[in-house]
Amino acid sequence: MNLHQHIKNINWNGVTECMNAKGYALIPGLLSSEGCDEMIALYPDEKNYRKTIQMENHGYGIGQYKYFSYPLPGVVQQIRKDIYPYISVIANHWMHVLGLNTLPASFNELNALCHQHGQLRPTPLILKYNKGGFNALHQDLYGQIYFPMQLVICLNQTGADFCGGEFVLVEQKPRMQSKASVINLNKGDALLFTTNYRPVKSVKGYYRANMRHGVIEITSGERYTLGIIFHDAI
Ligand SMILES: O=C(O)CCC(=O)C(=O)O
Ligand SMILES: [Fe+2]
Repeated sequence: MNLHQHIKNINWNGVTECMNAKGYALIPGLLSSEGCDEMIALYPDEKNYRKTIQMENHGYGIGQYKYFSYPLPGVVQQIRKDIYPYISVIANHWMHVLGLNTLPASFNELNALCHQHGQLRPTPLILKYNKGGFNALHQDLYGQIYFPMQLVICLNQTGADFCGGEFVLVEQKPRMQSKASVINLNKGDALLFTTNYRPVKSVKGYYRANMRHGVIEITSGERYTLGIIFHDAI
């Protein structure tokens, strides 16, 4: 089955329910094992990237990541475009209950909006962590325009290619202590998660729960992930 059909067949009602209940949703097997290997094989070739970040130089953690340049690899572009219409429905429900502006219904319109606001540089990236690597809790915001959810796809296999390296989400509700969720992704699995905040219902209406994400220390091996952020960067 091609990726387009595969994305169409995802249980989007289930994803929507998880996003609304918890602010994250697992999409198992979004990429095939070969698809993951092809993505990892792109990593060393500098011509694919606009910028390399050594995380320890910025206090972001320990590891390295590279932002793709335009044109993005076909698979990355296709995931951005094909998944967007499904998740923009979830995002617009969030925007509506929080009293915020509606987001475009198609990825091309979101991209045009980013470009109008000077957010021209692509944000999809590949991250690589060795033993001892980790990613400190953060949010991926790159300008005034943001889409409130993003994807991470694990490109190699926990327990075989690396140990440790669990994905972590920390949710902060106003005036409450934080809740952490630890998610173990298998090779090819995608996690859709909240970029900055999500609506949570209370007796007084909806309020914003702030979310940050990161990665626990890798205890052995190498861990590769593909991050797909929908808004572009200043
Ligand atoms: O490596 C990971 O699992 C997290 C990557 C990340 O921070 C991202 O994709 O935004
Ligand atoms: Fe991130």
